[in-house]
Amino acid sequence: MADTAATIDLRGVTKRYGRQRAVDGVSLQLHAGECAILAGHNGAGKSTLMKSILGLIQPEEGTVRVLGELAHSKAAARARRQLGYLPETVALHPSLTGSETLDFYARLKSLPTAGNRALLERVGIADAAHKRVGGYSKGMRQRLALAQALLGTPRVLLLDEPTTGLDPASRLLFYEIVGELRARGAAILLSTHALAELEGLADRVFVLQKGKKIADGSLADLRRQADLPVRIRLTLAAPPAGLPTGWQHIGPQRIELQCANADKIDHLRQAQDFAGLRDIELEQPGLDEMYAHFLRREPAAATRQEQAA
Ligand SMILES: Nc1ncnc2c1ncn2[C@@H]1O[C@H](COP(=O)(O)OP(=O)(O)OP(=O)(O)O)[C@@H](O)[C@H]1O
Repeated sequence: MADTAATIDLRGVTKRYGRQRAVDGVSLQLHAGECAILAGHNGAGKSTLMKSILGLIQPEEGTVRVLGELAHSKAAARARRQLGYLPETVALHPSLTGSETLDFYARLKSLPTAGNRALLERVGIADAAHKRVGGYSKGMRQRLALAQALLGTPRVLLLDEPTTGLDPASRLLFYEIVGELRARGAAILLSTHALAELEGLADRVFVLQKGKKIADGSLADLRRQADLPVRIRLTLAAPPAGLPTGWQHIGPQRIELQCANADKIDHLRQAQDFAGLRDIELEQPGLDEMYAHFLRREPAAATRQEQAA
């Protein structure tokens, strides 16, 4: 059954290229106001999944609904107007100016062009609005491409590796804009390899491996599922004479303990008994570590299934 409340709703989607399953039986739901990361190695199926949401490719199996409509149906035409897409490779015409480019895309979407100047200002390229795109830097082209995706304040945003090759200032601006759209209620699906940067922005994470979804949840859910050790680090006034079991030196006055998440409160209490305690740091596993964990886990599970068969 379709989740009628979901803005993006995929059920059992499979897309094949020849014998290869680029997307393999994927179900996922994304709701208004949620920002989700789509993670996976090169060739995992991220772009194919996005193209199926856009209705650009039709899966052999399963259903894709966007804003309640089947993605490749005629009825989805109206829904598509409320959808912004930033492709992995941005092809902009070099002889058009930034302003002309944006006007062109606005007309394609049957949108007024009145707000385009403000949009160019928001992405920080208003000064170059009347310069030809052929003379833009990679970052400026990416900002213009983002402006194109933001036309008409979309309810669904699909961003395919949007920050690749951007400098830190452009990345920050980018994340700020994505945060604003999320706050306005857009559903955002963002494929990226820069996982650590998005920890503060992502409500959900989907991990794809060889076309299959191998993890799906909030950061807290994935942290619980992965159950990776947390690190407790202490800074002491002087090097300790001896260390209790499990603790190790990581500097002259710094020591570390790795422990299960469930035991951390007990260890934090004990840590307060160290003589000359100056500082306590608690480091939770990051998204990069969790991603690596889920990918490591899968081949093992596949081998077990093969052995059992
Ligand atoms: N048009 C196509 N024809 C044949 N095979 C394709 C086509 N598009 C994608 N594939 C294959 O499907 C698989 C998934 O590709 P896809 O581009 O979706 O991966 P991705 O996760 O987006 O990768 P990347 O991170 O490198 O962009 C790959 O093995 C790719 O070679």
